[in-house]
Amino acid sequence: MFKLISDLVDPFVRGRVDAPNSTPLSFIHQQMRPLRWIILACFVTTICAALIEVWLVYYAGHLVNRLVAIPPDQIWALMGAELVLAAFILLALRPAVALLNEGLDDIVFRPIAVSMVRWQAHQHIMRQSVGWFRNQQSGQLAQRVREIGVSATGTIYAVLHGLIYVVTYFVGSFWLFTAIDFRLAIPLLIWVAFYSLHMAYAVPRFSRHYERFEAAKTDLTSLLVDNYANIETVKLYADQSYEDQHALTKFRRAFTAFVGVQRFEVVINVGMVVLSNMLLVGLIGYALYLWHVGAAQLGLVAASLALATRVSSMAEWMMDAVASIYGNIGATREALRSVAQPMDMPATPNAPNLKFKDGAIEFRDISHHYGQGAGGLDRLSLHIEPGQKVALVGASGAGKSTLVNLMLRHYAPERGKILLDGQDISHIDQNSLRQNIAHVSQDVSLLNRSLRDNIAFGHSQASQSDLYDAARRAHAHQFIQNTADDMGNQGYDAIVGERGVRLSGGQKQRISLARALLRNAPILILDEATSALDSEVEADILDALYTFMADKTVIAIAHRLSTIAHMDKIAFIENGRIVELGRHDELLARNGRYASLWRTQSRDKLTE
Ligand SMILES: Nc1ncnc2c1ncn2[C@@H]1O[C@H](COP(=O)(O)OP(=O)(O)OP(=O)(O)O)[C@@H](O)[C@H]1O
Repeated sequence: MFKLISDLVDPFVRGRVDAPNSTPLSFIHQQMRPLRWIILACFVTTICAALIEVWLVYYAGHLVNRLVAIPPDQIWALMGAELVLAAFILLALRPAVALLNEGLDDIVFRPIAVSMVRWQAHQHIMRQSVGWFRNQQSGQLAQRVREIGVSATGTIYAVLHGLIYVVTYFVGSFWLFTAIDFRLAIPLLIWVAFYSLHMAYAVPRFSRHYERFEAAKTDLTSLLVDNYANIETVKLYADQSYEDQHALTKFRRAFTAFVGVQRFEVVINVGMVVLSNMLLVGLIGYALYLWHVGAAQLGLVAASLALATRVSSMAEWMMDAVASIYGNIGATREALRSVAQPMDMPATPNAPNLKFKDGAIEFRDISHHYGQGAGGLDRLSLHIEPGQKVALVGASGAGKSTLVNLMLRHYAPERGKILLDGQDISHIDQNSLRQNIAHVSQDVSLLNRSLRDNIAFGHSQASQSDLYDAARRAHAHQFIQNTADDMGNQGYDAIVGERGVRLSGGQKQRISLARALLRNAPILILDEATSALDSEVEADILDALYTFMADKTVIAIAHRLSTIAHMDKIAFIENGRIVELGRHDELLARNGRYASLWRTQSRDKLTE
């Protein structure tokens, strides 16, 4: 039955939420909307379960009163039907309601809600631009996406399973007390006042500590991920005592924050023990007094005894529930710092797909300083004819990769526009833009999947022969066949490890080239695409690339000028501007910055 209900909601619907709301309560409200009917069902079953509990206490008192009043041999005659009904409630109705309530909460609601919120958060984050990701810490992001599913769901769960249950129980008990003897409501009301004061003091403080604890945990995860991912640099360069000290600061912060949370849990719990005992003494003492002066029957003492015990444990439950609600809201607020960030480059609604014609690219008056007022590109214009091969050269930090990043829409230019076949790339669907571009960068990092999956990434329909052909042209087929991983996978099925650690830099670059060759997009961007290869392999691959490039528009970044000397156009970039533009021989004849760099590199080559 629960499976049937679970099947009603698919937690993994794509792109349902465009922009997550940024405050915890509105976020939770927005995210849980698809589950509102399940939440309502949980709400109803929780109230039923609580009412049965109240009835049970009432019935205990009622039973004692009746047993005192009737002779033992008359019990079946006078109370038989009533006792059978009570047994039915205890043996059938109460377990059935409990099953429904627990099942809906724990089998249906929680697993769906946790997965759904995480999935939506992941979907939103994955739509952020590469530029946005470059300003984030991946460990922190992963922790927040994981955490927000648990905390948002935990808030609702605590409301449903704790608060609603206990409030119903309180209200039911209060009504029962006043129905039996309104005077019994007096100690209960005094107790509720103390209880509220205790909650008002402890719970907001607990929430603040919890938020601090979550932030410290996220910070610690981020440090660990950063260290483990960069273990080589850490091992080679780290000053061990400084690194230990740095890590220790984060561990200490997490520890202190944890102690803060625990301290308030102790304050809450001990406060509750005191309050519970006050309730027991106040309520039972008062009932005993009423019985002693002949103002109440024995049943009232029995009922108040049962009720006081139950109410005090419910009160602890309520405190836990409220603390859990506040704690989860704090954790949700913490996670929302990443998860609810607005899209830094929102897609134009219903943006049309790129209508590719012949691959003309125009950078029109582009400036981009990464929001820092300087660096990057400065009012750069460049026109690339269809099918033209253009090289970008210049010193490190001149702005070459920035130009490529803007072309790939990793960032939106701060000024100017980029036109592809006359269409402003900021107004077209970003996927359709990227599908027309193959990009090979100097900094290749592969996904932790098989070699086959890495080459065919984004091209899963590619045939085996196309895949092998691309790998051969990238000079990768040979070494792939000799590759194996620890799990016993061989060749194209071997898993490359995180970021491709099981491969050499040159091998990774060849896989990246094979991926670009397989994609066979009409625009090719090569950012130091052969920098990790030895000269022999590089020469062979360049031959293959030149043939491949024949009908494509190409932008190539290179430091070694010999690899781009034959290009149609060479742009020499300095301080974010093109200072020289022309063919290799034209630039040599001009005897400027390019010619000087060429002479330096030729000299270096001769002295090698
Ligand atoms: N994400 C970023 N945030 C801030 N500044 C950046 C960012 N990326 C690059 N820059 C700055 O922009 C300038 C141009 O960098 P870019 O990477 O485009 O240079 P490049 O010419 O490609 O250098 P290289 O040849 O070393 O790859 C540099 O001053 C760099 O510090």
